[in-house]
Amino acid sequence: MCSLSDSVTLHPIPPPAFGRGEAGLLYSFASFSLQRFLVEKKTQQHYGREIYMEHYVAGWKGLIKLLNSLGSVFGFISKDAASKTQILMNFLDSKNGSEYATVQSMVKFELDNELVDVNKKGIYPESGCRTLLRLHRALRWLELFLDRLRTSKEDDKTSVMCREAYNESLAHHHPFMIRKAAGLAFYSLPGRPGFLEVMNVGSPEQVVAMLGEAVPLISEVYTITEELYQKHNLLDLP
Ligand SMILES: CCCCCCCCCCCCC/C=C/[C@@H](O)[C@H](COP(=O)(O)O)NC(=O)CCCCCCCCCCCCCCC
Repeated sequence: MCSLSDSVTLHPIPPPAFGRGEAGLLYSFASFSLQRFLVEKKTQQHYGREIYMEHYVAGWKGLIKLLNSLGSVFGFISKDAASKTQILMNFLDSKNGSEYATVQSMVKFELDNELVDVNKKGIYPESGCRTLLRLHRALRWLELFLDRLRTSKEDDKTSVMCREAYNESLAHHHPFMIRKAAGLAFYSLPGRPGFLEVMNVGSPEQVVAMLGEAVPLISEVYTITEELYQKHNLLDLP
């Protein structure tokens, strides 16, 4: 898998194996963006993996689109995710854009230049590190939810899968009111057959096959970010 040259190489991107739909989550996130998430870079000693910001953001955009197609009851969630995605896009488009090419380069740049409020909110309430941390926590929810969906049976409830995944992940970081609002929104999720249809990937079997590829990729992106943030003590940024 690793390139023998010293240059940064992307994983080859296979043609999409699954149907793609308006909602496009899985096309965008798995077949497209996630495949490109992982950039391999050969160093003298070891192979390190970097997460390419442009594709991280593209993945979130696909998810937000899908979330919007589930109805206005999810509007408060998609608005928050969209505004955080926009903050990262603005950094990418700024004069320091090249420093934000990967999650790793962003962390180094912002820490070296003291652009992160580390202990309490101060002059950088919307740093890249802090903003990405919120999406990173949501990625764990996604991983847990999609894995449940992948292994679910026909009459399992998506609202239950969603709630369990949320309680195991994001809920730990949300105050009571947000947890309450999120919990209410989950009731509006379509049942499993309807949900698989909204995903617009193909037959239920095709969705399951696609999830079998997507979940490990999401998990890998999550783990790489988690270890990076842990190493720099960034997991509790205010
Ligand atoms: C499929 C149903 C989707 C349910 C989504 C489950 C996650 C529930 C998250 C509830 C977030 C509520 C909105 C507000 C959050 C903020 O307070 C909070 C803290 O931000 P702050 O520190 O700047 O104040 N923000 C966050 O934690 C970031 C939340 C980002 C949530 C993104 C969720 C995107 C979900 C996309 C689902 C697409 C369906 C995929 C299935 C194939």
